Amino acid sequence: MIGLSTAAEVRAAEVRAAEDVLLARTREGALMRRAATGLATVCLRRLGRAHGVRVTVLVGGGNNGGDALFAGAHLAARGARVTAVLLDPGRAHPAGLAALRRAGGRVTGPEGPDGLDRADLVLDGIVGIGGRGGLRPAAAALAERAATGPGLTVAVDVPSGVDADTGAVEGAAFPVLHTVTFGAVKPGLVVGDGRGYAGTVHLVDIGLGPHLAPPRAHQLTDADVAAHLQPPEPGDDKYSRGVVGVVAGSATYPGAAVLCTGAALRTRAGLVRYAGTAGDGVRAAWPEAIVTDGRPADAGRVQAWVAGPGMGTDDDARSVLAEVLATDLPVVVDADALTMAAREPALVRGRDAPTVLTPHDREFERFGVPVDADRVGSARRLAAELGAVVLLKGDATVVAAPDGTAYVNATGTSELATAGTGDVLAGILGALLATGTPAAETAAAAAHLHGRTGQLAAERGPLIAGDLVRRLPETVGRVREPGTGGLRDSEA
Ligand SMILES: NC(=O)C1=CN([C@@H]2O[C@H](COP(=O)(O)OP(=O)(O)OC[C@H]3O[C@@H](n4cnc5c(N)ncnc54)[C@H](OP(=O)(O)O)[C@@H]3O)[C@@H](O)[C@H]2O)[C@@H](O)CC1
Ligand SMILES: [K+]
Repeated sequence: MIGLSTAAEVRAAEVRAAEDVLLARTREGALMRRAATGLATVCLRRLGRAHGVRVTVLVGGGNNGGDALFAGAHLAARGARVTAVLLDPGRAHPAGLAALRRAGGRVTGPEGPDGLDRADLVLDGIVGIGGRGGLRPAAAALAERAATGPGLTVAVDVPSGVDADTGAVEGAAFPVLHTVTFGAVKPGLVVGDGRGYAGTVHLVDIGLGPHLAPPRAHQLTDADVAAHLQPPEPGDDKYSRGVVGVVAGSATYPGAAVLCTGAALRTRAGLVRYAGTAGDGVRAAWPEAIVTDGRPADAGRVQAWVAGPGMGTDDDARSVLAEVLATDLPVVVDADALTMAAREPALVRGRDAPTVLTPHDREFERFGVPVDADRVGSARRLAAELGAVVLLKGDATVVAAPDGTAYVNATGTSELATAGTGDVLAGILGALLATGTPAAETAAAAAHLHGRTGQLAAERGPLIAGDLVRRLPETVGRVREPGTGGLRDSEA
């Protein structure tokens, strides 16, 4: 599991680590030197060589600029032709500046010859976790030229102009191909608009680990999700594997029920029971499912329910949803069930068993809580308000629990923005919840698996929701063996 730490958490750890470093009688500034060495190493790996490479380093007036100057010095010492552009010449990090000059780097002001039009590499050391708001005009102009220029763009710690805690971008920011971040991955690199600005995220260990407070937000890896997808063991029966019940679809529109039931079946080969008016369609598509045309209570014993996809919002649908929510079982509330729950939040609020709501932005806002640029914060607010787990769909899907624990998904792909993929996610989630694992992490695992399946299906071209169902078993197999399957965790 990758911890996502806020700027304040990182700063507190930096203070404690610096005290440690001093006690150990190592040099002052050791953290910055570790950061700069890690940064230069990532750049060298990307470039493949240093000698003769043209590097422009954009340097702000804080420690982020200091990191960039020390990294520039490393590269210059290996033969790179480095130009440092000081945005705030009077406040550039003195030791970093001296190191760069000693290594043979050139230094100029914001108006000077910056070499951006011919650079092989541009380091963005304008501003890091100390930044506020969008970039100021001089910085914004340089960032725009760098982003459209020929050089490989690498952000130091955080892409300048991106809020490290939330991913919000309020004005101009610097979109880069790579971000080399120090000590801990910041949430703003993996969620909201910031995710699109950060490119590939590389984490450099500067020794903050033992000093960091336990993070409140996380990102799952394939290995974490594999724990939710264990193969059956001798002695397992259908109930120990988890039985899921589905209420979805309608006689006229059975598609959502077929996709949701299929996804549940394909995620875990336990048992899926379906109750509702799309029974004929479900029987025809999935003879393995146990189908009743009656009410949820007629379906037989289950360990979790999925309610909503394509079920409608009329009085019958409302009474079916109320019946499911009145059980003491985990329930996934999706699609039409979200519309009904937003009208009547008491249906969800009073529950003791876990409830997972799976809204996209418009469905979310029907609950009267806006989705703002801080998507994790927004999901936390609705989760606390309803006492339910909220899975807010997006490029990076966010899961929040009522106690504030949150997860940001790393496997999202824009190929998933097509009809029916939400029905598939609901089925995956129901199948995993039926095993009784904690709801928030389970919801994050479902989002991860859904995204991985999308990535796999998209390798063959544009995908439709049915492709996800077909590729699920193969994805489960690959996630169980992350070292051999050819699907990599993000570099973070
Ligand atoms: N602490 C440690 O031990 C370690 C810290 N490390 C590194 O330090 C970084 C944090 O450094 P930091 O605290 O000095 O702040 P930083 O991100 O450089 O920003 C301040 C500067 O930005 C400016 N500025 C602000 N907003 C702006 C805007 N919108 N547009 C333009 N400019 C703006 C602001 O100007 P001012 O507001 O003061 O006029 C000031 O000049 C961290 O991200 C990591 O890289 C690592 O070396 C590991 C060890
Ligand atoms: K930066």
